[in-house]
Amino acid sequence: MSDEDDDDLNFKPGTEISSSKATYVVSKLLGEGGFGAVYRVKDVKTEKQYAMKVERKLEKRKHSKLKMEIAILKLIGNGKHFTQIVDRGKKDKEGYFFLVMELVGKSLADLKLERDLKVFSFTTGLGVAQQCLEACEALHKHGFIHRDLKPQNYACGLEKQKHLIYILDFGIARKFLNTKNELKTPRESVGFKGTVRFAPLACHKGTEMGPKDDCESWFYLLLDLILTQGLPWRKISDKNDVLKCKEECRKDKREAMLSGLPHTTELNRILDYIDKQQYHDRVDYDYIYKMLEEACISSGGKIDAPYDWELEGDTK
Ligand SMILES: Nc1ncnc2c1ncn2[C@@H]1O[C@H](COP(=O)(O)OP(=O)(O)OP(=O)(O)O)[C@@H](O)[C@H]1O
Repeated sequence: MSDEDDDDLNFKPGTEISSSKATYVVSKLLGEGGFGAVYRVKDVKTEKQYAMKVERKLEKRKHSKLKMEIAILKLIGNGKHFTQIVDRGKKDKEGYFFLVMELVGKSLADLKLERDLKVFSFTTGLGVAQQCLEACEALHKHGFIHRDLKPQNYACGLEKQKHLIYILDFGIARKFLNTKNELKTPRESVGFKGTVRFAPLACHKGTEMGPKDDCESWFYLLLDLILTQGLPWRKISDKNDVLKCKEECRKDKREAMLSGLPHTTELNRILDYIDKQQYHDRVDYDYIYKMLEEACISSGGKIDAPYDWELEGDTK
């Protein structure tokens, strides 16, 4: 939370928050981010459980992450990989905004940690990654790029939705299309945004990011889900050194990066394809889905097979 520490709203279990629609009682803190926190809450009347995201209202803050989140969820409506908005509001006296949304299950980062080798099986990794890219494609279709794709920002659904992957956290998403649905003119220089480990090369270099850059982060996410040795730059903290390592992984370190995987032909093709894309290009998502399916088949699996956590029967 760094300099935002003093923004901590710190709702204790039992705290009641009322809107014009309903009263919610906090059951548990689900996670804390740079701008606020997410709680599991219960509608006092219906007893239904939801997730509530809260953000401190600050004059000094130029961009509200929660406002961006609400704008995107409203725009996408009932998209398959997106949580539904249940309620939202502003508490002027207490000085915070809140968003009540559909409750989902564990994040991919948490699900991965529960595995013996801390990674998913090859088939689950590819299947999950396909859904992660579908979510990203839907966002791109609506003119936004996410800019912070990582396993923490995706989660599986609860109960009957265990096989469905949801995309979370649009706090630093950016519109890349203008009001006429044309690509915005790229800015000359852009500040670093997002998470170093999953950042695309363009982000390291301070150049404008487009849909293909989300795809590059998505590719790192895919590798992070399946590589037992992890991403080659996982232990490097200096941004420039991470950039150097990511570039070396296009050349000499490429084979070592993918070592241990049962099948790499299609994954190499996907990376080659993403690396060839320019800011202005339209991504051929279907090509990537096809490659993922072929990689699964080549390794003797099926992309829509039950996921590791479905077989183990735990998502709560
Ligand atoms: N709808 C939801 N249902 C269940 N858990 C959720 C939901 N939304 C978010 N979470 C959980 O809450 C935690 C924080 O969520 P999120 O990343 O959206 O918040 P954030 O404050 O924007 O975080 P950061 O600033 O670190 O990106 C995550 O662990 C996530 O799994």
